[in-house]
Amino acid sequence: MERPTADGNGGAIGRSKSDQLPPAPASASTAQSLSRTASAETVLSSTADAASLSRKSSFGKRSASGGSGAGGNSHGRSHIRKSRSAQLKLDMEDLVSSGAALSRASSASLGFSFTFTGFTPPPQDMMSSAELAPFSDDDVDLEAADTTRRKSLMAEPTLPIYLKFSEVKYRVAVKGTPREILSGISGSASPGEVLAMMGPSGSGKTTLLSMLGGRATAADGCISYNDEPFGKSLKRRIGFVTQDDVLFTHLTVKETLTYAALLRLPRTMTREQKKERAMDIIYELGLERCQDTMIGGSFVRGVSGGERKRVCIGNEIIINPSLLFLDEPTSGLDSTTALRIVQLLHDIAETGKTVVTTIHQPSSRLFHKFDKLILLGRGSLLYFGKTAEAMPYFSSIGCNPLIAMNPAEFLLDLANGNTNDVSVPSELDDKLHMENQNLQDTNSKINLRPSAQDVHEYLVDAYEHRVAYKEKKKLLAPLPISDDMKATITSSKREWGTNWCQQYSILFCRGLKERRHDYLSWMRITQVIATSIILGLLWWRSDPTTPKGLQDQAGLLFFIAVFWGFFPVFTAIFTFPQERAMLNKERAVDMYKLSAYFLARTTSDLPLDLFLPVIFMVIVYFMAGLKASAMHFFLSMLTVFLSIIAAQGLGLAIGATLLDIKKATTLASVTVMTFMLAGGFFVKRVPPFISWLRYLSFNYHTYRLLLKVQYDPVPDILMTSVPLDNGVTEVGALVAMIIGYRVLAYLSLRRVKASNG
Ligand SMILES: Nc1ncnc2c1ncn2[C@@H]1O[C@H](COP(=O)(O)OP(=O)(O)OP(=O)(O)O)[C@@H](O)[C@H]1O
Repeated sequence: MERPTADGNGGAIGRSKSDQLPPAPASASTAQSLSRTASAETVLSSTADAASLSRKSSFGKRSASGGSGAGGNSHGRSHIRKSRSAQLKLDMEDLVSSGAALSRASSASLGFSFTFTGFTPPPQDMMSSAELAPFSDDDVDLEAADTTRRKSLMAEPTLPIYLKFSEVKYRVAVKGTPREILSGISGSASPGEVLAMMGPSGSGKTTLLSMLGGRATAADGCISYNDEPFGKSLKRRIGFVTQDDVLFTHLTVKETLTYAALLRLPRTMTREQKKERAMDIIYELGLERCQDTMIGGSFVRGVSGGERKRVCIGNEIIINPSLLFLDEPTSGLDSTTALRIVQLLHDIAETGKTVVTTIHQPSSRLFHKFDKLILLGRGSLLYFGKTAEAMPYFSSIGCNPLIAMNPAEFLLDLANGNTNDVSVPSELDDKLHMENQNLQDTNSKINLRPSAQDVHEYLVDAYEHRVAYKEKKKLLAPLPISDDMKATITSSKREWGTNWCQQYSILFCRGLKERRHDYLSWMRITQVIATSIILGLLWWRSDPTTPKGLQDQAGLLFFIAVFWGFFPVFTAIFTFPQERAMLNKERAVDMYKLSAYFLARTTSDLPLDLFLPVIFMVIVYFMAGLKASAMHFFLSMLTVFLSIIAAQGLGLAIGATLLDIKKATTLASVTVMTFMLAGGFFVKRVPPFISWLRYLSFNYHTYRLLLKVQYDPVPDILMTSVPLDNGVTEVGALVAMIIGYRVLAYLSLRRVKASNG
């Protein structure tokens, strides 16, 4: 069922373009077609109707019984999806030789249908029910109810991007010695395809994926997107799902995706449309049942691993990316969930996106779902080509499994140099015989299997001689695409989804939601209430009219200054080290400006940070019998607030500068202790060469202000050598710290490059 759009047009446009699926003449001008695609894509994505256009495919909403559950409508959509699948699967040879395939993919992604020959659609009718089942863990009833909500978002128009990489190398210096992590990797992926990268752990998959995704720079080689180098505008067309799930633990699934939509979707969409889009993604990925569940983490129970991975994917596909990169999206998932994730990638690719994923050890069912395969071993390319042709290729170079085994397992064994249960080619056999001959001469132990190094060298050599030259030739052929399309890629203009103020307000709300649990946790409230009651009892109705009572009260005021200096520093130092991965990930895709994030992050803490001191002060102030007047109470409260905000600034600056929790905690404890000792309570006559230290101490300024509020003039026995006038100097010093520490924190964050999401 089609949900009407705001103006009622979107659905009609969608139908006219997508449902009719008219065949196009094969002779249509490719260039024309491509430029039409590019311009149409720009126009469509920039209109409000774009969100509702082309929501036609039955992606993710296949019935377990092969389509009957969702009724005829579902069946019809399934049919369309299959035909679209057939259109979009691109053959690289076709593409390079004629350029027509890209044109077709781009047109198909806009909902036009062009005849595409030479491709057999995947045998979906023969899929198992597990494969066909949507993500929702139950039930047909639920699905039927949700059918109306489900949208084929991924079928929305997108700029088709053809990815080519040739002779990509990457080096790092390990203890001063250069080490080659990748040595000349070449390959390609076209719209409509899923390219899988396989290889043993440490073979360089993540490194290669990061370079292809524009998150690391290759030492050598060429990576192109529609034959153009990476441009800043591409950031908004690329989705990158990292290996580790970088999500806020206390946000719900719905909140996570809604904030992503609000920040990442273009300005041309209204707030309501963006929210609706987040809901569509939730339904599309079958997350509706857990939409109000917290993401969770190590200490908080939340959604399951598979659901969390789908949220990560949702976070990226929400922008309708042209290129989607995923680093081990199935790791740690059971085989059925893994299969569903891969099926999801397949569905995404079918709508004209280019999908590149690394994969660790796929089951054989999973393995056959990838269109293309890259096999890496020790940073070298062992195979690049169609997945279906991988086994015949290895057979052609003399490597065959000797027992029935999963092809992925077989290939990984080979890439590891393990030839147990694998027939060894004659070249390796001969080499082994020769080595054994030499060993016999020296009476050493005889090798029965070739060494891992020999196997690796043989496979690299075989690929270089038999396949690589052909593939490289194809990669060199230019793509017949329009200048418009190239210009979109090369544009260095950064595009922000929202303006600065909107970014600030969205991030502020997100910050409040994420941390409300921390601040309003009963543990913290109990901690503060218990401390304040103990203080109130110890200083119960203290009497400042006697010298001893005065000294005691001064001790209480100093403790208040220290307590509300320590607490905020040690809370704030965790802020940036903990959010570093998230900040890197979000800045890598230009989600917001650093200044908006910084200001939102620091101000969203304030309301919650100031809530607990109020409880504390109310209890302590009146139990301890401090000056009972509203003005004195509020001035004391204000002093404590200033101290908290200054101390927070110090914590933020230390955390942002070191970005390492251990180092930051060590430095903070030394600093806070120094400030406390220089605070003017323990030592009154400080040697002149170190006396300047007190001016840096917020405890010192807070303590003096609290004294000033309680006793004006301050009795001599409580005073240090520095006279206390009207308190403006102390307030000025605290305000300077509030601003200065924050500027330092901001500048420290700026120098951290946004990378490696
Ligand atoms: N900056 C770096 N400094 C030193 N070594 C590095 C660096 N980056 C990558 N490496 C090394 O390069 C190799 C490839 O790393 P990469 O993470 O790409 O492997 P992978 O195939 O993705 O492994 P896995 O499957 O375990 O995630 C590893 O041996 C890794 O230690």
